[in-house]
Amino acid sequence: MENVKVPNQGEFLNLLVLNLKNKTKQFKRNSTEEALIHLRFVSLLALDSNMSSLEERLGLSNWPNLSCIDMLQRFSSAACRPLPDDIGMGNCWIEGRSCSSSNSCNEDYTREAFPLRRQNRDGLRGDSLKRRTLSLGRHHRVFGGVCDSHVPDRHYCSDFRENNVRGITSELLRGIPGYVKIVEVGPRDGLQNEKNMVPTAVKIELIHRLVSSGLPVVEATSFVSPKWVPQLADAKDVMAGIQKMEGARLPVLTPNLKGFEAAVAAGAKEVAVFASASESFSKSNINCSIKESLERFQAVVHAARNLSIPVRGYVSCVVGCPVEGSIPPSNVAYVAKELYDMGCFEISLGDTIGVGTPGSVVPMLEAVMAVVPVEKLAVHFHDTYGQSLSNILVSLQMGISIVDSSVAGLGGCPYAKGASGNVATEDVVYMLNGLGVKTNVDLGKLMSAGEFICKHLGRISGSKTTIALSRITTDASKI
Ligand SMILES: CC(C)(COP(=O)([O-])OP(=O)([O-])OC[C@H]1O[C@@H](n2cnc3c(N)ncnc32)[C@H](O)[C@@H]1OP(=O)([O-])[O-])[C@@H](O)C(=O)NCCC(=O)NCCSC(=O)C[C@@](C)(O)CC(=O)[O-]
Repeated sequence: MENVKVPNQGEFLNLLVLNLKNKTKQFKRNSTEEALIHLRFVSLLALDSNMSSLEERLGLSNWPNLSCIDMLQRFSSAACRPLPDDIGMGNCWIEGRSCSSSNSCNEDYTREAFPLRRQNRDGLRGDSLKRRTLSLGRHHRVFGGVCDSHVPDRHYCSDFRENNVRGITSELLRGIPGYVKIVEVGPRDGLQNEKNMVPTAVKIELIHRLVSSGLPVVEATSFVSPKWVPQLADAKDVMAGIQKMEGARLPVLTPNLKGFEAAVAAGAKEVAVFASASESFSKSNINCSIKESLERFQAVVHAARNLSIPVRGYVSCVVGCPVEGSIPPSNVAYVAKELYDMGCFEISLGDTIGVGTPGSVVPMLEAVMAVVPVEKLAVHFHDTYGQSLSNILVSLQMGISIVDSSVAGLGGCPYAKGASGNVATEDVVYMLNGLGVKTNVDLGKLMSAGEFICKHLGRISGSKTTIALSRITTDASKI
């Protein structure tokens, strides 16, 4: 459509109707509903703007693209609701977080404590496309076509790309690293939460298969109290079975000096300590306060340094705690910095109960990145609300290059009620492959490791990729 000047309101309305008719013809399904949505969109844009060019003003060349972006954002027509300040034509908004939920939505932390983030968002204001594509939730209002649940006419997408979004791909993918180190936690985080004891030989075989798939780090087991975590009471035997394995680092969890000494005696060459950003979770998980835990870890790090053993540090409950609800990013930053300063070579940030969304993960990462170098940070998401991949994606966009995950989505913490498994490693590898990010992991071999453990546990894989690819005959490693 050509650019047209709008001389008066009557002509403007005529043009709206004309445009509506044209668009209605294009809709293949549900034309009345979509036409009404379109009319709302067009009208709102027109009223909202004081530009004289109708083409620009109404975004007539743009709005089918909005449908493309809508597909990306996965809005549904159910997201259309009238607002109290609706001017009579209806608005739509992205369903954001409810501030009553346990994930972080505290204005104090997300707005005031992190001006950088606000600045970033404000910086996007002049560019509606960027705003729409990058916006991270919180009742963020958008107009009209976003409610379309399908794309009426795909050819507009390419028009749009040519005219208006040149460079958006590189902009969105700019921060994403070329290589991501995946830390496989299935044999430890995955199996610690199993009701039934998994035989030691099965654990060893699982670790062997995971290492063979190319994973650079496979967390093998924990040297914790067998009274607390009986599932991993065979840590010493697991270590004996993996001593000759090469090609991957095989760290173990050690909550205190006793655990560290046992791990070293069993042949561990790398360990991890695990703190929490939530006082309540620290007490329920390791039976001590955050302060006491840091003192214990200091002793572990000191002993490890004498033996040149690298120590990884975990921070649990980085966005939400099963007891305390949302966790302030500043608490996470504090614990992460303490661990880093005491000598942990890497800090893994765990959304233990999987309540985070990009809206809470981004401010948390921003706070931690202010005190710990980004290249030293890993993210560790549980997939309770299905948010892990989106959380990983924003983490990558922020420069994180280490991702924890669990084969077949096994996992959960026995002391975090309601927590589900970690994000499935297969799904992470599939997404990273799609982004052109190197992992050196063979997806086919990884899936077969997942199938092996799932068969043993008598359940289907928690990996969507595995389920999808098992339906087709394509060689998964080529995807
Ligand atoms: C930390 C403790 C040991 C304190 O447990 P405690 O009961 O407070 O310890 P204690 O010092 O009072 O000792 C009590 C008994 O435990 C023994 N003990 C003491 N330490 C050890 C040890 N290392 N290994 C074996 N035994 C140990 C100790 O010798 C003594 O034995 P007793 O004299 O009664 O026979 C206990 O609370 C514990 O084992 N907790 C483990 C909890 C756990 O493993 N949670 C899951 C891992 S964390 C997680 O999943 C989160 C993460 C990392 O994945 C990231 C995320 O998702 O957020």
